[in-house]
Amino acid sequence: MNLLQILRTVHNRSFSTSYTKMVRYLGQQEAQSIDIELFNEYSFSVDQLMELAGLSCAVAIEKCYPQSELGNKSVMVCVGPGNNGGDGLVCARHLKLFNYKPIVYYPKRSERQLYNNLTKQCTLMNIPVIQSLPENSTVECEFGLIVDALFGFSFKPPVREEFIPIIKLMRETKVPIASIDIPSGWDVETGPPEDGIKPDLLISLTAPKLCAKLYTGKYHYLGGRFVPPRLEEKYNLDLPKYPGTECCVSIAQKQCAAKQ
Ligand SMILES: NC(=O)C1=CN([C@@H]2O[C@H](COP(=O)(O)OP(=O)(O)OC[C@H]3O[C@@H](n4cnc5c(N)ncnc54)[C@H](O)[C@@H]3O)[C@@H](O)[C@H]2O)[C@@H](O)CC1
Ligand SMILES: [K+]
Repeated sequence: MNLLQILRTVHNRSFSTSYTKMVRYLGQQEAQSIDIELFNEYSFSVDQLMELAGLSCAVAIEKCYPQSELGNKSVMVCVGPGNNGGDGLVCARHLKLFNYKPIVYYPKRSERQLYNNLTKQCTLMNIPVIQSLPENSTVECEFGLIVDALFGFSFKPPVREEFIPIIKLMRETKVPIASIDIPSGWDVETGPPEDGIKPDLLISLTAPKLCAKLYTGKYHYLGGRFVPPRLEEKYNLDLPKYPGTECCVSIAQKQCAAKQ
């Protein structure tokens, strides 16, 4: 770890001390219930929430891996078939606006209009969208960060055949990984399989899920600042106070004591 990284880690920890309460971890069913309630009861649309979620991921990434530190290296954004993948497409677009060089790896494209739109927006912003997986050696050479947007809270293990190569690559690479909501391949509640990926940054959305208790990476952020107070109260989320107008907040592992 270089001096800059040490300072950033210390900063993140002290920052979270001032702003973090006891966050509650959600089980899979509960995360899905909150999701449904946001859409049905509060009438949010998927793309509204996805935009805020993806933006908060890009901002958290910028805090932990500033573009200047990646130099000429690109960011590989791995996009899955569901809404977690949608967050990844939005994140890629915002990273580009933040002057990163994102490349989207999107092996199984959805035909839904929302995803076509998000993909088109990336393409029109000169973000390459590729379907075949680069070699591990190419990834090590060309990428300074991998964004894992393959699976979120609806994932059911084990990983299906077609995604095994990308999970294997993420497990073996030395390139740091930023996972959106759930480290892909982890059980949402019980956490990593024996050979699970080990992200350096986890950006939990809405509220951390139970698997995050077993997360031991460098940085843990909470994003998705869209939860209406009445919903927060109903589910006793005890969300940390987001500082000022920030769309994400650092949460320290030890302060996320389970309160179920
Ligand atoms: N209200 C919320 O909480 C919000 C959630 N959002 C995102 O939405 C995510 C949840 O999205 P979804 O419910 O669409 O689901 P996911 O994106 O978690 O995954 C569903 C997709 O993964 C596939 N899949 C599941 N298990 C698999 C396996 N073992 N192997 C291979 N493929 C598998 C499914 O077939 C489906 O296509 C969250 O984690 C978060 O990232 C955000 O977009 C916005 C707001
Ligand atoms: K993920």
